Amino acid sequence: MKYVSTRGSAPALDFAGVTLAGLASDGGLYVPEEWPQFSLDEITAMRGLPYPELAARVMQPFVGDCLTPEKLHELTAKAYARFAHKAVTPLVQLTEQQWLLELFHGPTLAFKDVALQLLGLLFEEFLAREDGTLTIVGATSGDTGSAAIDAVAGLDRVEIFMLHPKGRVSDVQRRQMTTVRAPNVHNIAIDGSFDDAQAMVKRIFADESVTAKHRIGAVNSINWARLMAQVVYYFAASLQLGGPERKLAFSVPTGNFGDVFAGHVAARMGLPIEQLLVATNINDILHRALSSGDYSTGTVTPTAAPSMDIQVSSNFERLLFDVGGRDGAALAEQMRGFEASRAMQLTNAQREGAAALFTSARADEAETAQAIRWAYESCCETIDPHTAIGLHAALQAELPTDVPVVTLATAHPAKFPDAVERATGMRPTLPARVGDLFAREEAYTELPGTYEAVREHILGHAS
Ligand SMILES: Cc1ncc(COP(=O)(O)O)c(C=O)c1O
Ligand SMILES: N[C@@H](CCOP(=O)(O)O)C(=O)O
Repeated sequence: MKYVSTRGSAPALDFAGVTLAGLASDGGLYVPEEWPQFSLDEITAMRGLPYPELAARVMQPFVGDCLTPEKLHELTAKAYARFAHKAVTPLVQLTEQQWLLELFHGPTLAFKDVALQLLGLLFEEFLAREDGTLTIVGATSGDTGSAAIDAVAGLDRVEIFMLHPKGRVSDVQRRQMTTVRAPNVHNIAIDGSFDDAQAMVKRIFADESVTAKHRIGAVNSINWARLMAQVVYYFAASLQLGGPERKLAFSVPTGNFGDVFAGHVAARMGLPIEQLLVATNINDILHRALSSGDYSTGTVTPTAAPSMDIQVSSNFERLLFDVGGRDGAALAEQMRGFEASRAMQLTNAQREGAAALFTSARADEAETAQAIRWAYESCCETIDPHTAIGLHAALQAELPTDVPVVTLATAHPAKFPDAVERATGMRPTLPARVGDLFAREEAYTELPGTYEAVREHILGHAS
């Protein structure tokens, strides 16, 4: 399996290469040269497999000969052994048609663990082969940071610098990052938004004053391996609800477009999917892009779902490439225009290609709270604000009544106790597996929101 850049001019790489590279050298994102296909019989044969085995089966075509099937299975078994639920990503039924896919049973209570527990192991495996090291620079609106730090803390060959927007993540999210004491973990709080942090990360990859000294790697969903691991739970949900004979719809709370792009990949691989609902909060660039073709950024407004307070949505580029004709040179030009003006119009091909599978909805703060309340009062389920945005979209969707609608429950409600308490009057408690989070001491560096400050800090502290 070879991977090509969405901007057309970076070298094609194999799976180990893209895992360690993170971002392509031309600023694009890596995607498989072509989508591997499963027949309906092959998908049916996956029914009943334990999650780690299903994961190895679904991911093997992407991995190619970089890992043997036995080795890949060994890694998935290790990655998912730390999940608190045997099913890893269990389904919960809300109504006859509505379901939740709980993705928060990993060590840091959000869906990011599903991919990052595996990514940490992949880094170890591939770096050991070449006796190399990796300096990871990441940006987080709360969940990627904690999951990535958990996955790589203490590893010998990896060092991580994680940028979060100061004051814009929940206390639980911040503490899950800043209370981890390991010599290879560096937390940085910057003045600014997640988008500012993400832009700095992408700039680091292109900065020779950094890359000449350190091999930079990514844990954000710009890294292909993140998305690959997220494809698996679309298969897991479908197989439990009558797939592949029966089509499902998925409602996905969306920020950086990684999770929902993984659903698109599952569909490209042959999983029958009726619709992917892109659910946004009031930072609704994706809703505007999908409903009117207008991909233009506004300022990021803080909401009760801080992990989705994102305007520049990295993985949307992968969709535009895939549905817009896979023309790297044309997309590079389109993206250059967007980076200069912070606005672009989707082409007709991009709009029509996206409309074949995607639809979108937006929830404001009152609608988010209302969905939390509805789940609590009508279904006895406590959900977090991100999941609530997905559920709001799922409940609005116009779909045939025999199509199950699965909302991805992306975070544990106790990560956002204030929002849940405001909506329900009940304060969710943290599961025992996070331990004495509020008793541990925090450590992080505060920096102004300038690229130069961040670069100097990394150069001064990277070993
Ligand atoms: C809890 C939660 N839900 C949803 C999202 C959105 O996912 P994506 O960025 O893959 O669209 C994020 C972060 O990205 C998140 O942390
Ligand atoms: N919501 C994310 C933002 C980063 O997105 P990623 O999926 O690209 O890592 C977070 O919680 O950090």
